[in-house]
Amino acid sequence: MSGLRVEGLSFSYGDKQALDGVGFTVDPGSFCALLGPNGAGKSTLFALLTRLLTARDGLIEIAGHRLDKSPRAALARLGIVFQQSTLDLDLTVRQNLKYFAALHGIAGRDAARRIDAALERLDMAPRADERARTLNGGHRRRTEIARALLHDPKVLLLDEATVGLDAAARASITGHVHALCDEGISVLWATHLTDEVRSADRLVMLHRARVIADGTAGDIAGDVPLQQRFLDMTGQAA
Ligand SMILES: Nc1ncnc2c1ncn2[C@@H]1O[C@H](COP(=O)(O)OP(=O)(O)OP(=O)(O)O)[C@@H](O)[C@H]1O
Repeated sequence: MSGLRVEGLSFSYGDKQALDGVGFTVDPGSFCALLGPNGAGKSTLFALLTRLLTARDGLIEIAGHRLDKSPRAALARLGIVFQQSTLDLDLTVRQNLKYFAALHGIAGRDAARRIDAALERLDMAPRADERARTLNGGHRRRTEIARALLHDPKVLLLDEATVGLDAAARASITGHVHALCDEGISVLWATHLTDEVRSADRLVMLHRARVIADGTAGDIAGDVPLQQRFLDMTGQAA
């Protein structure tokens, strides 16, 4: 059973085809970078995976549940970190997580236990009682990732999760996210930054609505840096 399976997915905004027969799988416990230049179709793909949009053609399966046939079961196994922060800055870290847990019907001791465990996983336990407003960008992101884990998702989507962060914060977040994969979570990490992709990572490259490469980042890059290969393949080379 795959973590995430996408098959033959197409979507158009009127005449504009945003996705054209996109397919890939992310195995349980593996990290997959989704790399594409602006306009490649990443946001559209995420909107389809989270059911903000519905595709007429194609299949999405999350932890074995088809999104069209069993949306509740599929979405219950999906965690999401959106590009724009959605923390309440006036609440503490713990309160932000508690609120989200309540939205999922998780309360009381169960919520407290899950919140402690999620904060622990992201090394955010010492900041549990700080207001989100006082946190730096990296810690805010780690809070959002911890929050996305509360309902025990099998698949985690992160949309440009490190935008605006410095190199140290970015490295810390990519490290934490890889550790989540080691614990069995499947991760789809959308980015347009090649330096966030490790050579051993699985890489799906999206360009002009289609998958143009799917494999190990090191294999796709070959004998040139990934950035160079990406620019060559997307026709953006100087
Ligand atoms: N609401 C819309 N109406 C018409 N065209 C759209 C709409 N949203 C996106 N598009 C077009 O669909 C294509 C894919 O857009 P999408 O936002 O999914 O790409 P992206 O890879 O997420 O890019 P970015 O990183 O810039 O957000 C682009 O050509 C975009 O102009």
